[in-house]
Amino acid sequence: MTIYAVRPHTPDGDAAAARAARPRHGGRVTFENVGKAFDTPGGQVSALRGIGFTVEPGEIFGVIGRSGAGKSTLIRTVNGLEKPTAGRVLVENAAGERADVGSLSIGELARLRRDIGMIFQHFNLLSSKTVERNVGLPLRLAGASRAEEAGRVAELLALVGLSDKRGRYPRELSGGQKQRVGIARALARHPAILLCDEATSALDPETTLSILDLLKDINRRLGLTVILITHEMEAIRHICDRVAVIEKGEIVEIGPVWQVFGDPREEATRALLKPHADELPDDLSGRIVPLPGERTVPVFAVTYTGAEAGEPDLGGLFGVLGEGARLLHGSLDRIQGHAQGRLLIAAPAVAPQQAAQALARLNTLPPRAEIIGYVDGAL
Ligand SMILES: Nc1ncnc2c1ncn2[C@@H]1O[C@H](COP(=O)(O)OP(=O)(O)OP(=O)(O)O)[C@@H](O)[C@H]1O
Repeated sequence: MTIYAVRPHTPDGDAAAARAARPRHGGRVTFENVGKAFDTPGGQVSALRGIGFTVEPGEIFGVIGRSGAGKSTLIRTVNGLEKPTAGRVLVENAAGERADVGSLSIGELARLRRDIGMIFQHFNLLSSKTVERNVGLPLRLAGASRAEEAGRVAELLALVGLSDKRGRYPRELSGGQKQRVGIARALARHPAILLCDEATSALDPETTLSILDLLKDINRRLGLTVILITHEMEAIRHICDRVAVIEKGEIVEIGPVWQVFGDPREEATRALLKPHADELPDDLSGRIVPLPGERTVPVFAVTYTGAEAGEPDLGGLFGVLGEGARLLHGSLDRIQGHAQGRLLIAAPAVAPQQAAQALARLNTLPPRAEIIGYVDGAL
């Protein structure tokens, strides 16, 4: 295995190396059977177990899980803030140099961290420094000249849309603006990987979207790999290519976002999705009864997981359900170009004794169908 190449450690050499190191593509991170146990006064706490997956160069990869699932511990193994107690984490930079993070010396770890930027939930800005001094800090620590620092800081502030705030202090900025400063600072040394630790959790929904859009834009423009940990489904849905669901220290589900969200296989994933699942409005759930009665009509729930080829075929659907079919409720969304959602349709033309047959026919169409109950046909 190649250990990180040692770059020249002269101020000018560093600055030149930083310029030259603009990644043509992002870094790769491979978790190989990673485990992490903490020794605590109350005994050992197993935070990670058997973690194995690879984040590919240029991907936006999300890790989602509830509080205490192991997200922070996992992301912190990438830049060596936590050391695995089992397995290894391999980081490959844009030049193809590979490092086993857990085995690096302090000097090698410092060099690895130039290739890995990180942003935090609470921004971690220096309150006594202006925006431009905060952003320039990593460059100053690397020995860049004042002129080099000023040039790069101007570039970065333009990138995150804060050129007019360069002389302000963190206390004069909104949460979203503070996170933009955090992003600019994280990008100062042209990292190949950007780690985002609950980066939008302290922000309101609108600001969250603008920060996520900025991360996506940066990923596209600079080609760097983004690893994002969060408990917010929306953050994953909005920008990630793939997602891993972590539960009690283990990855329980992993795949393209549209697939994991459109057809969750694991209870942990479903639980995280629940607040966003199609719950019935109260008036409708009050009208749906579990068994057929004299004047009831069946209610079909048709679920599009995104695995169906093409757009939902409503003609085929209503062809099976017959005349007078009524759309009671539903939503369809698109994730990564895949239509997903659920439609609830009352079908008065389907007699009770034909319901099973209609269901079987619906299930020959791509979406998944079930009868969820019955409503009064007179309504
Ligand atoms: N330094 C530590 N010492 C002891 N236990 C720890 C330490 N860091 C984390 N843990 C434990 O490891 C488990 C995973 O914690 P971690 O912070 O990685 O979870 P998380 O998914 O990031 O949670 P949250 O979303 O609440 O931040 C938890 O049980 C936690 O208490």
